[in-house]
Amino acid sequence: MRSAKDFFAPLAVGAPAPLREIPARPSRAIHFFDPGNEKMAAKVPDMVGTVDVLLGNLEDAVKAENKEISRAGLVKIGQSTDFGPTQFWTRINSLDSPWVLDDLTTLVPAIGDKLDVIMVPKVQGAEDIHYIDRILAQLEAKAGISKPLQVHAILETARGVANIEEICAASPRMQGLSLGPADLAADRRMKTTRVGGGHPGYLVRQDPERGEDGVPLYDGPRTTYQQDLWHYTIARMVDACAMHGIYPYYGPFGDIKDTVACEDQFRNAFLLGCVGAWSLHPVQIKIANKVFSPSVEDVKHARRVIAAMGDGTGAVMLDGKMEDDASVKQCKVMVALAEELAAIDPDLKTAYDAIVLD
Ligand SMILES: CC(=O)SCCNC(=O)CCNC(=O)[C@H](O)C(C)(C)COP(=O)(O)OP(=O)(O)OC[C@H]1O[C@@H](n2cnc3c(N)ncnc32)[C@H](O)[C@@H]1OP(=O)(O)O
Ligand SMILES: CC(=O)C(=O)O
Ligand SMILES: [Mg+2]
Repeated sequence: MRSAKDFFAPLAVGAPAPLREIPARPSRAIHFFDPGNEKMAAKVPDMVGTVDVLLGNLEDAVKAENKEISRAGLVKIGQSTDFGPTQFWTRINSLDSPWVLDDLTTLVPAIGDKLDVIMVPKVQGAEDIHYIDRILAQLEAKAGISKPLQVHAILETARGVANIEEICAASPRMQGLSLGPADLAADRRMKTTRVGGGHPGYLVRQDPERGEDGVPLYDGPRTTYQQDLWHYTIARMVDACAMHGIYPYYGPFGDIKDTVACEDQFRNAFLLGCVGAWSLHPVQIKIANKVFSPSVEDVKHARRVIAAMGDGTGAVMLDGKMEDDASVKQCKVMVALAEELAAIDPDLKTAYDAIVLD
């Protein structure tokens, strides 16, 4: 077991000092691209500033025969792109794959000073994070990197979900967690073949009409309500991340053409406490930017409650509702996010600045 104080010391001589806090940088959309796909790669420089995170993906969705091309493409993009306000992340191959060691030993010396976060797939427990923590420290020391790379874990096995708190606590590099609904569904033997999203078979049904004897009458129509297959896992992620000062993200939504359901799924995640979601296609960036930014109405309401509450204690009535010390804290969460996003998004700044309190 490590002492809490060990977390303040680098894991290799010459490696940068570990972070004490994970910076809250906007990351409404983590946009995935294959750096070995020439058409996608060519679009990356123009996407800088339009999306909070650009992620060069080396794992699943990159064919085995293209792994080296994608890795080399990522190095080229990293070296030649000025990322400005946009974060630059990568998803490396899984720790049991034949590619991951070359991913790490190539990327850290070549573009370790440009990368913000390394996303690690299929994390099973703290031992996986300890492995990455140590090897990153060694590679950072060797390459003379001055800023520690952060680590993001994808939850995509039952064991990973069961070990969620230990994973979050395993290293000061831990930046956040994403849901990996496709691999997680397979690992749990869930019977959905979708990449994220709901399922029409996972539902609750309105009660039946009943006869005078109390026996259900089965001939009337009964409304059904589709439920969220991922609610439990997302809720666990939110609690584990909040406990450890790191950030939860919804993962991918594979039905690219169903932009309405994508927006709904992202909004559920936003309401539950996630800070962002993955974008697999340019069309999903706009959805995530919209959903993970507080609406003007919400910001206005939050500012009104904060103004009405004065020093933040006691209870007041506003629009027929009780507000008190706890609800003002909720409102401060909303306003803090709005301010953080306004600092990097001029359209949001204009919209929030135009709010007039009644
Ligand atoms: C379960 C998981 O692990 S999820 C994470 C792994 N999966 C991924 O990373 C998938 C990333 N996305 C993709 O590969 C693609 O978007 C696909 C395969 C889903 C769809 O690709 P296409 O059929 O080419 O989509 P479409 O025809 O709508 O593309 C329109 C344009 O956007 C480009 N484009 C598509 N996706 C992306 C992207 N992620 N980034 C940048 N550009 C993209 C296309 O190259 C195309 O460019 P063009 O107009 O110059 O021809
Ligand atoms: C996101 C991912 O990798 C998965 O759903 O499997
Ligand atoms: Mg996966």
